[in-house]
Parts: sequence; structure tokens; C-alpha cells
Amino acid sequence: MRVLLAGGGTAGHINPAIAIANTIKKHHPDAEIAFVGNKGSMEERLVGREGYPLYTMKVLGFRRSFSPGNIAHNLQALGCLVASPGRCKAILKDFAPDLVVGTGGYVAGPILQAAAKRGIKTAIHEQNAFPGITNKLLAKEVDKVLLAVPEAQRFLQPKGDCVVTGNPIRESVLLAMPKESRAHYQLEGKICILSFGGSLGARPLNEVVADLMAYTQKHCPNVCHIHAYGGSGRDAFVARLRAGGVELPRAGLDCREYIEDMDRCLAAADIVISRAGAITLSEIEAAGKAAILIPSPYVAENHQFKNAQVLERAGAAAIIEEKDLTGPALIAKVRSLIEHPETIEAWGRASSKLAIVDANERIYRELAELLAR
Ligand SMILES: CC(=O)N[C@H]1[C@@H](OP(=O)(O)OP(=O)(O)OC[C@H]2O[C@@H](n3ccc(=O)[nH]c3=O)[C@H](O)[C@@H]2O)O[C@H](CO)[C@@H](O)[C@@H]1O
Repeated sequence: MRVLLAGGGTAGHINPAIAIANTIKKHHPDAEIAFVGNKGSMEERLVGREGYPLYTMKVLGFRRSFSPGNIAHNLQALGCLVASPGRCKAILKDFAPDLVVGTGGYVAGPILQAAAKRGIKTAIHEQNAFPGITNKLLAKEVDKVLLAVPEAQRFLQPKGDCVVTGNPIRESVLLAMPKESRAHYQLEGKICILSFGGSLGARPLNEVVADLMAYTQKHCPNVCHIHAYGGSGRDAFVARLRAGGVELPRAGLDCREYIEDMDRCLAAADIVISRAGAITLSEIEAAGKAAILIPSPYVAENHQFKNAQVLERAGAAAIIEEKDLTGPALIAKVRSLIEHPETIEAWGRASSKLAIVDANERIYRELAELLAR
């Protein structure tokens, strides 16, 4: 069995592809699996870490407004588009896949299209209730569309089957044990807050998290905090902390660019503060955690807010909209939770109830069925 996976740009598209690859490998240890991604991108790092080969190509999205910078970008994107059929042909010839699976992001577009044109079996997975542009276009061409939630279906015109499977979650996240994870970080008897602004980081979230850390360092000695500030967020984050009287390194504060061991950190956490990307939320549910969600307002159709409302309505999370986001607003929410540990537990239980923990297997079954046709 030879399966090619394509997804990229952010971990929200890459991690689902990795989860699918690992599930196929579990069922077929001899399966040949490779990925397609952008050169110099996040997928190069994340896929490389899992030990899968990655074919690289250059695919850029087009920008809608007409500033001089965007015109130059769009010309480059056009150049990539013109070059992509040749690169796709070479990849498909070299790897000769039986199945090509896309998990969103611009890079998935050309290779899935090229595979479908050549009669190779194709499937896509959409993580959000509001589908991304690549998947919207691909749905019309691929054999099977897999969805995290049924709401996405009304935005698509699938050529083939359309099946709701839930979001694929990396097995390490599903299997991580709170007790062992807390012991690893020496968190016994402490309250652990985990925060991150999606896979790319988020400046507004960094700012209020720095304020929160300054507060808990002064007033809550039993609170520990793990935070990812994202690729370019370090300097501003450190400056904001310093303004609050906190210098790094500091006991109880674990601040990094990117959390590589999210499985362990999620299992160890009592409270998660994050954006509301689809995979993050599925992982919070799988880990059964209480959450404070700050949806990104800069995404299509405000879909992160809708993602977050699912947890809020289930009694698993509170939402702070970015327009209302201040240090004191976040501190008040965190205080109300740490002063009522029973609420943290109740939110965690409500979160668990939302989890679809067999999504990997559901997806595997759908792909196996497609391959057997
Ligand atoms: C700004 C934007 O376009 N965001 C989209 C993007 O978000 P984003 O890429 O942030 O994706 P998600 O929130 O869905 O997933 C983030 C993934 O990165 C991992 N992680 C994150 C931070 C870190 O330090 N370490 C780490 O491992 C998380 O565990 C998770 O597996 O894709 C999601 C899924 O299509 C969409 O719902 C989001 O709206």
C-alpha cells in the first residue's frame, strides 16, 4: 500500500495528516507513506520529526487586496502555479501512490488535483465546520470527502462520498497519562496552566498571558505555567513580562517558541488557554481539559468562534473574544477557575464528553474501503 499525504502551512493541517499516516502504519506496518509539503515550511519540521519522507514543492495562496507587496506575492504565486503540474507529475511518477489524501492548506491543491486527473484514488479531510478554500475546490474532484463535523457539508459540492469521521488526533495525545506527565514536570500539588496561540503563536494572546504570569507569580504560588509564544513572538512577550516585573528564566514559568511535547503538556495541564483552531479543540476534548478560548477573529467566516461555542455551550470552556481581551479579563477568568477547583473538574468532564476518540479508526476504515474498490 502506497499512500501520499499532503497538508501544510500550519500544524492544524499537518498534524491530522500525521495522525492518519500513523494509523495506516498501525494497520499496515509495511505500508509506504510519504508526504508532500512546501519547502522551508512547518511541515518540513513536523513530518521530518515523525520519520516520513517529504516531497517538497512551492505553492502559495493568492492575496485578495492589491497593495504593491501583494502584487509581487501574487506574481510569485502565479509562477508556482505554472510550475506545479510538472512537479506533481514527477512526484506521482516517482512515488506511484495507490491513494493520495489531502488535509488542507494550499500545498494540498495541485497534487490532489493531479492525482484525481490521473485516476489515482483521492480523499480529503476537512477539520473545520467552515471548510478552507483548498478543500472547497478539491471536494468537486476527489473520490471521498471526510469531515470533522456535519455542518461543513453544506459548503461543499462533493463529487464522491461525503462521510463525517471527526478529527484525526495523534495517538500520543490520546494515550498521554496525566499522572506521569505531571510527575515529569514536577507538578504534584500545583495547578498547571498551559497556553499557546495556535501553531503559529498569537501576539494578543502572548500579551495577556504575560500579564497573567506577572499576576500569578505575585499572588498564586501554587500555579505553574507552560506557554508557547510562537515563531516571532519572543521579544515582545519577554518585554511585556519584564514590564510586569518578571524576568525569565523563572521557576514555575516554562516559556518556549513551540511546544514539541503537546501530548505530555496537555495531559499535565489543569487549564488550557488557547486560540480555537479545530485540532487544538479536538485535542482539548480528547484530553478532557477545561479551557479558556480566545478565538482568532482573523479567519474565514469567524470559524474559530463557532468552534469555541461548541465547548462553551457544553460547559467545557469560557470564551473571551479578542475585542474584550485584556490582562485583567483573563486574570479574572483564571482566578474564578483556580478558586473553584470543582469547576475545573466539571469543565474537564464536559470536555471529555465531546471527544470523538475513534476518529482515526473511522478515517482508516473509509480510506481502506476506498482502496478496496
Ligand atoms: C490562523 C489560522 O488559520 N488557524 C487555523 C489553523 O490553526 P492552527 O494551525 O493553529 O491549528 P489547530 O489549532 O487546529 O492545531 C494546532 C496544532 O498545533 C499543535 N501545537 C500548537 C502549538 C504548539 O506550541 N505546539 C503544538 O504542538 C496543537 O497541539 C495542534 O495539534 O488550522 C486549523 C485547522 O484547520 C483552523 O481551525 C484554524 O482556524
